[in-house]
Amino acid sequence: MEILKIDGLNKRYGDHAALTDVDLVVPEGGVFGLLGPNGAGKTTLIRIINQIIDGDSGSVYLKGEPLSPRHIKNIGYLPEERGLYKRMKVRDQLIYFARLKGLSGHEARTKVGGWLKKLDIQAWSEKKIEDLSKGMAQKVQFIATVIHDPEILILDEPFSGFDPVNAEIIKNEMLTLKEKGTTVMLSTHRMESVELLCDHIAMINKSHKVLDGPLSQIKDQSRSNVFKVKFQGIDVNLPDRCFNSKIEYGITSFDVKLESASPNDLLREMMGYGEVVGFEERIPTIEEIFIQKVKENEQ
Ligand SMILES: Nc1ncnc2c1ncn2[C@@H]1O[C@H](COP(=O)(O)OP(=O)(O)OP(=O)(O)O)[C@@H](O)[C@H]1O
Repeated sequence: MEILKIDGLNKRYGDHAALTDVDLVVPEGGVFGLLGPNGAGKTTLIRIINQIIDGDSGSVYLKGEPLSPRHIKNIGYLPEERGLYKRMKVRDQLIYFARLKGLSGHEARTKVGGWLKKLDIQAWSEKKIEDLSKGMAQKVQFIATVIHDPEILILDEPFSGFDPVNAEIIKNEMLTLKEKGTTVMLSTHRMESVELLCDHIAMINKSHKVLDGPLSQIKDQSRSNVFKVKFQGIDVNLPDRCFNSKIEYGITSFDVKLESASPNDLLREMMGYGEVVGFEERIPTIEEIFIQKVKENEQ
C-alpha cells in the first residue's frame, strides 16, 4: 500500500520550471530517499506535500485521499531552514507545537517530557532557544517534528548541524520510528546516509524525475560486471584490458570487466599474473549512480 501518490505534478516560478510532470509513489513504511542536485526541485516538492505552496497542476494523494488541510496532522516536517521561536523556552515551545498539531494539554506535556528525556536535553528545558547551541536547537526542532506521531515524516537534510554523536542519535531515533511503522521521506546530499538508510529512492534532476525504485533494484540494475582485483606487489604486468590501476601500500589494484568469462574463470586468469590478495565485484555506489544520472541529463 502507498502512503503518498503524486500524479503529473507541475510547478513553475515565472519562466523557471521547478517540477515537470512528476509522478511518484511512496510506499507505506520504510525510508524513501529523495535525491537530486542543488536546485533540482526537491524542496518545492516537499513544500507542496506540506501544503505550504500549491502545484500549478497535478495531484497529490495521502493514503488514497486528495491532499487537504486535515492531512497536516498526518505529516511531520523538518525543513532545511529550521524555524523556532528564539525567545521561547524549550519546553513551552514544544508544548505549543504539540497543541497546534491537536494534542491535548496533558498529552502534550507527557510526550514533551518523554522526548526531552530520550534526547537527553531535560536540563535545557527551561532555557530559551537563543541560549542553546545549534545542535541542541536542532534536537528541539526534531522533537517538534515528531511530537504528534506523524504517519509520514519528511526530513530535509536532518543531519546537518549535528556532530557525529548527535547525528547518530537522530539517525537511531529515525530508525526506531521506522520500526514502529512511520514512513520516512529523507532528502539529503549525504550519499553514505542514503546507502545506509534508504529502502527506496527517487531522484529529481532539473525538475524531472530521472530515477525511481527500490535501492537494491537500482543498485542491481547498475551493475556493470566489473571486478576489482588486488595483487601483492608493485611490479605486476597487467593485461591491457585492466583500467583504474592504483598502487597503495605495496598493493596493486585495478578494475577489469568480466566480459564473457565467469567470475571463477576471471579469477583463475588473474592468478596467472601474480599473487591475488583481493577479488570482488565493483557495485556502483549511490554517489556514482547519482553522478552518472546527472551527467546523462547534461548530454
Ligand atoms: N520562491 C521561489 N521563486 C523563484 N524560484 C524559486 C523559488 N523557490 C525555488 N525556486 C527555484 O526553483 C528551483 C528548484 O528549487 P528547490 O528549492 O525546489 O530545489 P532543491 O532541489 O530543493 O535544491 P537544494 O538541494 O539546493 O535545496 C531552483 O532553480 C530554485 O532557484
